[in-house]
Amino acid sequence: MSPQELTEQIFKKKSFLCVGLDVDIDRIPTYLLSEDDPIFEFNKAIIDATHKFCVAYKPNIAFYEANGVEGWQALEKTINYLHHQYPEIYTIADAKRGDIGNTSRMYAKTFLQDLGFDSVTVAPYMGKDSVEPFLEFKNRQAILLALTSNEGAFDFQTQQVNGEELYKKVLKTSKTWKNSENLMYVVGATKAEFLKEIRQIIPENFLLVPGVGAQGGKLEDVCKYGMTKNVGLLVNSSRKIIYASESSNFAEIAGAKAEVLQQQMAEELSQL
Ligand SMILES: O=c1ccn([C@@H]2O[C@H](COP(=O)(O)O)[C@@H](O)[C@H]2O)c(=O)[nH]1
Repeated sequence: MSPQELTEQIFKKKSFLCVGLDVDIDRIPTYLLSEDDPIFEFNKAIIDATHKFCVAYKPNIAFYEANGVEGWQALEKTINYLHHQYPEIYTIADAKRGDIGNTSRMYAKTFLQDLGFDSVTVAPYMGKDSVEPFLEFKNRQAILLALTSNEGAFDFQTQQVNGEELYKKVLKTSKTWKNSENLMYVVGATKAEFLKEIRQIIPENFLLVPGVGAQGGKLEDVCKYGMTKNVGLLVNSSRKIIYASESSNFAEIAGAKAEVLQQQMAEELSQL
């Protein structure tokens, strides 16, 4: 999907919500464990209940890999279900990959071609030749970690390197890479006060913003400093939505949680 098409979906649904599918087998309702594929059944129920209120889903690949072959099969079934039932939805493989060029090429093939995700998260630490293989696909994006939501972001990302914070160097340097129009960036909602300066460097690019909800980030602050005239935001919430209830109506409750966020987003969009 192109950024323009994603923007159209955002205005149509009055939402820039991304629902995170971080499915921990120990946290899903126990009655699902007797199903052939509990992870997929959980995802299917969550997707059916929340799709009206969001424009994107973000399976975090760690939660699938942790279940071996069965986890990977659940991931494949989930992305195929989204492609067939809800083709208008934007999909993000939160895999945080990046390696020497020929290895990155394999990661890019797996997520952007074979599984057909719209985008994949990528770590910038290994530089240009580790990221460019992800940028070669038409209407697919690499979402580069810029300023992450965790406390450890202050260990390296905000440290000064030759008079400038490292995350700013990541933003500026990545703009010079081949096919950089296919870049989006991760900025944590817990770092909303940094968004003003980030927008001076990348005024147009989409930002994936995790950290609203369970990590304490505030939607209002993200919008105040990070929203552009074309919105330019995908705000993710995972645990607060998908684990809102452990009862048999977990999906309905997840839908209600997603709707609350969607309503707040509609309010923010009305002020554009
Ligand atoms: O800086 C980052 C980058 C990625 N994440 C991921 O987003 C979700 C957040 O989940 P919540 O339950 O809404 O806190 C999760 O998959 C993280 O791995 C992030 O939080 N921060």
